Amino acid sequence: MKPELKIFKIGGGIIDREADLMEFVRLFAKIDGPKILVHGGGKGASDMMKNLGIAPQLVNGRRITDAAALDIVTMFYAGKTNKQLVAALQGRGVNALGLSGADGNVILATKRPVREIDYGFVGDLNEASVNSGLIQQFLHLELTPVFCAINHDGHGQLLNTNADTIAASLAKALSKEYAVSLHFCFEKRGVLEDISDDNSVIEKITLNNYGELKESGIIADGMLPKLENAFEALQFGVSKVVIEHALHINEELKTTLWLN
Ligand SMILES: Nc1ncnc2c1ncn2[C@@H]1O[C@H](COP(=O)(O)OP(=O)(O)O)[C@@H](O)[C@H]1O
Ligand SMILES: CC(=O)N[C@@H](CCC(=O)OP(=O)(O)O)C(=O)O
Repeated sequence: MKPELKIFKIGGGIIDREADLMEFVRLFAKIDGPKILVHGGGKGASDMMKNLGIAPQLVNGRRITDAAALDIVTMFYAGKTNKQLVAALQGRGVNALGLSGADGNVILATKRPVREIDYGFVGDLNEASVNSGLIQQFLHLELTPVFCAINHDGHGQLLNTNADTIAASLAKALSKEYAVSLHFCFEKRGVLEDISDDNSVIEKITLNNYGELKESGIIADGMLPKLENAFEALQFGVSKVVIEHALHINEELKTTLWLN
C-alpha cells in the first residue's frame, strides 16, 4: 500500500485575512503525516497592484503577467506570503520549507505560448514539470514543503502559475508514490448550490453532473478552473479531491469529487 500524502491549497480570500490565515495555520499544523501546502494570493496581489497604480488584468481566472506584474507577484507570493506562512508554521512546530519552482528546480514551467491572448510571463505545467524525487526527499526529512505560485523556465526566467494548477500538478506527480488527497481550501464550505447560502453545500459532484452544474450557471468564475484541475487530478490517479472551507478542514461538510 502507498503511504498517504495530504496536499492543501489555500487561496487569496483566506490569505488576505490575517486572523483567518493564522487559524488555518493552526489547523494545518495539527495534521499528522506527510503534507504539502500550496498557496495563492491573487486577491492581495491585485490590491497591491492597484495601490501602485497598475490595473490587474485577469482572463478566465488567469493573470496577464507583464514584467511589472511579475515583479509584484514575485515579491508578494514568493516573498511576503510564502515567508510569513513558513514562519507561522515554524511557530507551530512544523518544519516548513518555502519553495518557488526555481528552488532546487522543483517545478519547471513553460511560458504559455501566445494565441488569442498574450498572458505574458505565465507558466504552464506538464507531466514532466514536477521533480517528485526531490520533493519525496524533503518529505522523508520530515520537512513540509510550502509552494508559492512562482515557477521558472530553466533559462533564468521566472513565471507565474495559477496556484490551483500547481496543487493539482503536484498531486498528480506524487500519486505515483503516495495515496494523495488533494484539498482545495477557500472561504466557503464547498461548492454551493446557492452562492449566497453557505449551508447549500453540494456534497458530491461527479464528472457527469459537473457539466449540468456548469451549464445551469451554479458553478462559475474561479470555481470552473478549480474543478477542471480537480477532475484532471482524479483522472490521473489522485485518490481523493475535496473542496472545503479553510477554517473547517476537520469537519464533515465539504464537497467531494468523484469520477462517477
Ligand atoms: N457554486 C459555487 N460555490 C462556491 N463558490 C463558487 C461557486 N461558483 C463560483 N464560485 C466562486 O469561486 C470562487 C473560488 O474560486 P477562486 O476565487 O479561484 O478561489 P481561490 O480563492 O481558492 O483562488 C469563490 O470565491 C466563489 O466566488
Ligand atoms: C497565472 C495566474 O493566474 N497566477 C495566479 C497565481 C496566484 C493564485 O493562483 O492565487 P489564488 O489561488 O489566490 O487565486 C495569479 O497571479 O493570480
